[in-house]
Amino acid sequence: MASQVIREWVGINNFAMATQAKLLELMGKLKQENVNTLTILVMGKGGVGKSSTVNSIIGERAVSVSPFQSEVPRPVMVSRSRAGFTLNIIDTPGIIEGGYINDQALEIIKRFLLNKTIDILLYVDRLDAYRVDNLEKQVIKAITNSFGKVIWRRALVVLTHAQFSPPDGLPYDEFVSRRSAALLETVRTGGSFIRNDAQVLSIPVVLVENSGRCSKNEKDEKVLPNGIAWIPYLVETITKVVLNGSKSIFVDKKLIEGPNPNQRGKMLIPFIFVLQYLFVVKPIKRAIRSDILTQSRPSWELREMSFSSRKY
Ligand SMILES: Nc1nc2c(ncn2[C@@H]2O[C@H](COP(=O)(O)OP(=O)(O)OP(=O)(O)O)[C@@H](O)[C@H]2O)c(=O)[nH]1
Repeated sequence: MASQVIREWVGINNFAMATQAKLLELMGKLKQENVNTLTILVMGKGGVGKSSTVNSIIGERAVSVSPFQSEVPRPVMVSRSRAGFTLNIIDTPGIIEGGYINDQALEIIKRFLLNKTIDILLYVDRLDAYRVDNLEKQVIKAITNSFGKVIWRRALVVLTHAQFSPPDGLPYDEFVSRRSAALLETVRTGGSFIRNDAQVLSIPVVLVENSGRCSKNEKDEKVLPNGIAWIPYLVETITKVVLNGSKSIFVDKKLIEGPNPNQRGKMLIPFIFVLQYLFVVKPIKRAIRSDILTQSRPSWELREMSFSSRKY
């Protein structure tokens, strides 16, 4: 992270005054808890609005946005600093290609993250989708396999395109809760969590509208159809997750390469030998000995034994 260029966070000045004040207050809260740097990892399928969300949080066009899937599958880290607080946001390319996980893209992301600490994962998807597809399941599984289940303790589900009118007159809040529940269910299954795991149910779902046509309130803040000023709300939710007592994820070699199969269970080998001797070998020996002592011999064998003893 040392080679990363950290620029002054001037984009914050582009927000409405009320949003700026709230963001500065949240940064102050984090600093009070000795959190002076925050590194946010942004992941999700291609074209769901990851880069746009990064730009919305930073308040400037820091990463490029395109309606087409980005050609170069490389992550980018944007760093901004303000009032002694540093915000790093890592934008990643979509990791699906041709209907499957692009292992090479995933590998590049993992290498990029090596020796970095992830404080927050923003798992991005679109609100205006009607069902969870197989691609979402694959991405969630790939994230869990790469960084471990613990990553979801530091995660937020972010749903873009939130200025949207649900079909068939369905109330907005109901559509949002159905979509959120479906996605959290996918996190539960994709992350192999047990049923109704409280950890999954407590993953916050935050709505985002990146479009320049997003409605505004009287304070000039960007608001969602439910009236929530989403930028301060998103940052407030991030702050709560950071301060929820769970640990950030340090990406070391072991984490991204997985456990060494040659080392797995090596320590248990002597114990297995001892247990095998005590509970298998010894009882079998004992059984054979007692069998020999208690067995009734046939009369011809007894005759033969007495004959041979007389002989000598
Ligand atoms: N209306 C609307 N459009 C959005 C929103 N977020 C992103 N878009 C548009 O969706 C398209 C894709 O956005 P990106 O931010 O490039 O998506 P991405 O997930 O970073 O895409 P990749 O980097 O290719 O994986 C662009 O045309 C954006 O303008 C949103 O919240 N509302």
